[in-house]
Amino acid sequence: MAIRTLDDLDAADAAVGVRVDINSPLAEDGTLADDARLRAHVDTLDELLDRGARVAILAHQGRPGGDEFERLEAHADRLDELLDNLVSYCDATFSAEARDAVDALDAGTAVLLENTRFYSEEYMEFSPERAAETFLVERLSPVLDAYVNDAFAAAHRSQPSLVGFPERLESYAGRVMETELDVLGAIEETPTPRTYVVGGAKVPDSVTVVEHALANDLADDVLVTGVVGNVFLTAAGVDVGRASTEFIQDRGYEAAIERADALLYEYGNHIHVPEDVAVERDGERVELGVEELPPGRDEPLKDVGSDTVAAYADVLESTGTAILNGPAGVFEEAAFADGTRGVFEAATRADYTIVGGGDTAAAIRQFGLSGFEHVSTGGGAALRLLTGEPLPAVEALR
Ligand SMILES: Nc1ncnc2c1ncn2[C@@H]1O[C@H](COP(=O)(O)OP(=O)(O)O)[C@@H](O)[C@H]1O
Ligand SMILES: O=C(OP(=O)(O)O)[C@H](O)COP(=O)(O)O
Repeated sequence: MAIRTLDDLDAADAAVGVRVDINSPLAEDGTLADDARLRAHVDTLDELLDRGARVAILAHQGRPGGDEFERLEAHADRLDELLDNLVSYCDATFSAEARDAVDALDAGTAVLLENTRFYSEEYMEFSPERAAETFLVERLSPVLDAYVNDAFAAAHRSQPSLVGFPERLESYAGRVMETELDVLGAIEETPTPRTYVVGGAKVPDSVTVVEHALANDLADDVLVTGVVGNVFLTAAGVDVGRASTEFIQDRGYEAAIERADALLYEYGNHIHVPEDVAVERDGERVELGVEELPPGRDEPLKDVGSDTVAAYADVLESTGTAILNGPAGVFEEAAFADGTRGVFEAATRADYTIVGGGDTAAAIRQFGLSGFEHVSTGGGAALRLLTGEPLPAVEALR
């Protein structure tokens, strides 16, 4: 069934629950270190408010027990600054205080309710039917007329605030959700040839993306970088050295080496592996050709080398669509940022470039790169969509 959008919603004076994903990196003092995810939702929220809705915003921040598990007051303040309309903060999620705050909203104003994950059921995964019976959904639904899900970046979770409300309320996709699904869900309609640039550290997911892209003729070329690149090098018989091998083993990625091996066997001429790498030697960047590997015992491979960047840039130069996921190296350290900067910069030269992944987007902002047609708000959710798997929160909207 087609998903309804804000175009189908009669917003005037309706109490609308809007699930957003404003989960953000925080500074030491608990303030927002980056507001990109908040800015992404401005269009959805302002549109609803301009149309006279009374908006209850639902969101999570961090994970229970984690460093970034925080209240949403700073998020409310920032949203209030970013939006043309008024946003207040409520120190409750679904209690009488929260319900009263929603009831008291004037048309064209919003309240951000407290972190949904302060409440234990929200950090569990449920079927939509079961999620509809959780306290959050049961208590909040009666004060709402409609539900909008704009939280694409959390759409791979089947938590109550993401899948439960559509069982009880008329439900719609927000503008972020709509755009993300339009772009990432329609890769096969983008210009060819298509090049997937797959790096970063979520190796099993990334190998699934490569499998899906090649098996379904979505990718003409695959360029591997980052830890994913190290796994493909290992599969190709290159000894990446003790430090990088242990890194792969410690994370339980050995099975991914076998899958990479099978992919190289079946689609070898479509998969490009690094020609050279940068290792850390005595705290410095040293570039080595793969024929010079293994490096010393304690020298991890932390980036791709300059020859690899040049070779990958050649492929990207004549590409119709580039799909980027995952940095090419440990870009957080200045000495190992060159590969990521070089490969990402080259990707902007493709006719059409799509980017997914939280760290990938952070790297783009860090380098001040522009020229990407679509930068996804999602990490895990974008990966899931790129592997062709359904997203529970999207299925719930159907
Ligand atoms: N060669 C490498 N060795 C260790 N870590 C790496 C390497 N290359 C990239 N990384 C790390 O991968 C992380 C990002 O990967 P990932 O989470 O998969 O990206 P995204 O959030 O964009 O999906 C970064 O923290 C980066 O330091
Ligand atoms: O940041 C998020 O996803 P991401 O790390 O895949 O970008 C979402 O807010 C989901 O958070 P979660 O991975 O704690 O469920």
